[in-house]
Amino acid sequence: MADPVTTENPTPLARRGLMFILSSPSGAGKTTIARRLLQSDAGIALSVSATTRPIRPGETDGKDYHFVERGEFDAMVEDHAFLEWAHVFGNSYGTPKAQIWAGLKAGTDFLFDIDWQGTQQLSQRAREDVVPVFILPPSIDELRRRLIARGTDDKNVIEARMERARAEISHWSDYDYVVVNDDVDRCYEQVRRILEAERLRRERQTGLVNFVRKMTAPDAV
Ligand SMILES: Nc1ncnc2c1ncn2[C@@H]1O[C@H](COP(=O)(O)OP(=O)(O)OP(=O)(O)O)[C@@H](O)[C@H]1O
Ligand SMILES: Nc1nc2c(ncn2[C@@H]2O[C@H](COP(=O)(O)O)[C@@H](O)[C@H]2O)c(=O)[nH]1
Repeated sequence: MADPVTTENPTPLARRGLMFILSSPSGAGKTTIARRLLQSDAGIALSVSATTRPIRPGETDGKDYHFVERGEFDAMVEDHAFLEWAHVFGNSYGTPKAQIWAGLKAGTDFLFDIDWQGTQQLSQRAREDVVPVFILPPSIDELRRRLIARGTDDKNVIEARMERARAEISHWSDYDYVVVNDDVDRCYEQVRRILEAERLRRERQTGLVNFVRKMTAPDAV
């Protein structure tokens, strides 16, 4: 099990990793927040999903997503290669199983940018490892403005994402944490603090038993 030594954690204890999930209606900002977390925190790795959707400008295959053909995706479903998968906006998305279980055991935290369907599936499989966070936009008008300003989707796709937004938002109460992304710096800071606190949960700190046992042993003083 990993013993991550950081300046914030000078007494490292073995810990089980967690599955940190960010969900939101499309355009609320979860990818923006996820990228910041990944840049600033070496202890968390992105769970790279497979998808049948076409690659967007600025995205890298294997880094943002594994972009696969329909046939390959369906074969992975048949082979039970996904921890969860779902249809979103006419495309399929799934979390490959490979490495996640071993990574968690070794103390790696994983960041998931997935929708409410995937969150439900992961929660059913491993509730104790899952930290579900929902990001809300400050308003529906601002959500539309962000999707337009992002400039990655045509008008029809934006309308489809807006139509789906209300359904996605209706799942906010399935999540342990809900953050409004009005100001991106504040939202990022709130999400970072959630991660920090969840890492300290007693049941995740598998090294505590030995740590306390050693500290309180009769011959320890
Ligand atoms: N607090 C904010 N204020 C203004 N613009 C923001 C804020 N947060 C994110 N954005 C911008 O809004 C757009 C949508 O953000 P982002 O792509 O992160 O959303 P998303 O929730 O990941 O969407 P999708 O589910 O479609 O991937 C981006 O252009 C991003 O720069
Ligand atoms: N259930 C899953 N949902 C996923 C996964 N990867 C991404 N997503 C969600 O799809 C939409 C659209 O994403 P986009 O990148 O095409 O804009 C968004 O809500 C993502 O969170 C996954 O593996 N499983």
